[in-house]
Amino acid sequence: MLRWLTAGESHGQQLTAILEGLPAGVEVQTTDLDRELARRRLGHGRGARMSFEQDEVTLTGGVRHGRTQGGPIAVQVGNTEWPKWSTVMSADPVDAEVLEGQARNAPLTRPRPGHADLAGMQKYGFDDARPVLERASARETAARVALGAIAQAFLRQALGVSVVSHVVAIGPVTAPDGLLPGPDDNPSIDEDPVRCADPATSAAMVAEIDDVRRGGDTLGGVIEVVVHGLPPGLGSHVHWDRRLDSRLAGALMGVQSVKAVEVGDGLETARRRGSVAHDEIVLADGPDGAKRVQRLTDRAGGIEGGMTNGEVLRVRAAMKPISTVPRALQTVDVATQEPAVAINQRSDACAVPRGSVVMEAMVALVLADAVLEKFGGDSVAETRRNVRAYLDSLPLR
Ligand SMILES: Cc1cc2nc3c(=O)[nH]c(=O)nc-3n(C[C@H](O)[C@H](O)[C@H](O)COP(=O)(O)O)c2cc1C
Ligand SMILES: C=C(O[C@@H]1CC(C(=O)O)=C[C@@H](OP(=O)(O)O)[C@H]1O)C(=O)O
Repeated sequence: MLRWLTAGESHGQQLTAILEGLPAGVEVQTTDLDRELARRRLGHGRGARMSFEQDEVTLTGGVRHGRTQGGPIAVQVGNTEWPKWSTVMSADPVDAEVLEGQARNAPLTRPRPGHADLAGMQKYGFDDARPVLERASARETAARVALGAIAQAFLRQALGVSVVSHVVAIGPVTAPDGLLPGPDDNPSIDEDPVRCADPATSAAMVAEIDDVRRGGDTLGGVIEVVVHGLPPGLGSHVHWDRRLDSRLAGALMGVQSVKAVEVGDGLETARRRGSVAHDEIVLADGPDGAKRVQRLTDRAGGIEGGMTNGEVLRVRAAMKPISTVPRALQTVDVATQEPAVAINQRSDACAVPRGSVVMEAMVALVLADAVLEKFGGDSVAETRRNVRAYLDSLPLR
């Protein structure tokens, strides 16, 4: 079983993440985490904070000389903005006079519709949204991406699996159907300002973001994560919480702002007739001349009965528009109990391109867990042997 946790606040000193249960021998270095974290900062529509703040990654446990040791892996993602926030976010008590002199400490009493502010204040008994937004903020996704980079290294080294993603919609601008990034396409997709695999759609997405930003508004969109190289049989049909589709949906819905998840053709499949909704199974000649099974299509997105079926896995996550809307929305000031406009400080206009890197991380963590559940292994070499033995034992593979 792979377990993981994150801790830390948006303007806190650092984020902390722990990944427990990964085998020994996975090759991973700080630069692998740096690379993924840098990808999470890119994209047209990102806010000012993404350009001036840096993620300072330190692997503080579980990795020695570039290889995992089998123990819990600990990661710190330091926040370079911390010196400006060290008083306001201090863990230890601070004198009232010192705090009063800090503009950043002024209570935030105008909760944003769409953010966690109001429900969080009510639930936890705060009269200031600060303690809620500090943890609700998607800053926390930096910690997930750091762990996702380690999970991706394991998947690549144990099974040759590659996790890629692309943006398929921003607001009303939608990419044509049928785009399917290959296993090595992430670097070229990263070159695109909105991580869209279709240049014409990308240009329209950029124009839409610019238009929305000029109007003081924000945008959401849809991301597709594509995974190549998975064996059949990850997850299970036997119980709801062992289904891989259920676990992927939970993980993606667990990312701030995600409002819907689709597996394969998802909603479109529900509108089709059965004869054109499923993926017919045929016999084909394998590279060694032996017969093997093959699907004519991949409408299911690589999952049937809650298990991988050996085809390319495709899952989509829909992000709602950013809730800090510059053309601020109506709210109530909880201090004065008067109508007001919501907090509308700096913010991303559209976080979908960088959100795609977060979705990859979540998918990688779920898949790494499912791989370890099926194949086990205290070292990555053992996992690899177990995978090979299973694949060799499959009829028609
Ligand atoms: C990568 C990423 C970046 C985000 N950036 C912002 C932002 O700059 N401003 C903002 O108000 N919300 C931002 N959000 C969205 C909020 O975190 C989200 O609206 C909030 O957590 C409430 O969403 P929920 O109802 O799905 O939990 C971002 C989300 C993600 C995934
Ligand atoms: C800091 C990050 O994202 C933040 C996520 C976020 C939110 O409300 O979710 C709001 C913004 O922060 P601030 O309100 O301080 O400008 C984003 O910059 C990050 O992704 O590293």
